[in-house]
Amino acid sequence: MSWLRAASAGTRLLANRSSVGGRRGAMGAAGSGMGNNTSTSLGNSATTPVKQIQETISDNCVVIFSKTSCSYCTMAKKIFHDMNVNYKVVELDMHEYGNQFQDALHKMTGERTVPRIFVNGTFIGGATDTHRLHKEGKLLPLVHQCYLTKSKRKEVE
Ligand SMILES: N[C@@H](CCC(=O)N[C@@H](CS)C(=O)NCC(=O)O)C(=O)O
Ligand code: FES
Repeated sequence: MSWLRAASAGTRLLANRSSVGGRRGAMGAAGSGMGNNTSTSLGNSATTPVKQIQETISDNCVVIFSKTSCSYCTMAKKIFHDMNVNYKVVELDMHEYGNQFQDALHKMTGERTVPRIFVNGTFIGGATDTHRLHKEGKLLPLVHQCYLTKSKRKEVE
């Protein structure tokens, strides 16, 4: 679990609350619980890597599968950091089963490269794709959608 906690150290809270029309706090509350979630079973060999990845991407609005040595990955993290968006990082090169996770990501996304980035449970691409989405103004809405859905789900619970 320690690798995961360390990887989450870069997570931040969504601060751009004004853009959700007065629903102050709703997104912050959802955000604080989600990006810092370290209870994912990634690394638990009892279940398949694909299932563990699916669980991680459904528990966290933004997940970056990364390698510590990769500057493309650093660039992707910076995009979310600069937007004040909480994200979860899985550093594959620090993980015992990193290779298996990379194989699983290959199966799920069609490429084995890093970074592999998921927003709201959906694969959005690598670093250049994410950068393009951000430049087109499409990235933050995807993140907002996730937090709004999650906070609505919380209200019904
Ligand atoms: N255009 C891709 C480039 C991805 C890429 O080429 N990643 C390299 C590292 S920068 C990679 O994954 N190499 C294989 C590996 O590390 O296993 C992106 O922006 O994500
Ligand atoms: S930028 Fe070189 S490994 Fe990603």
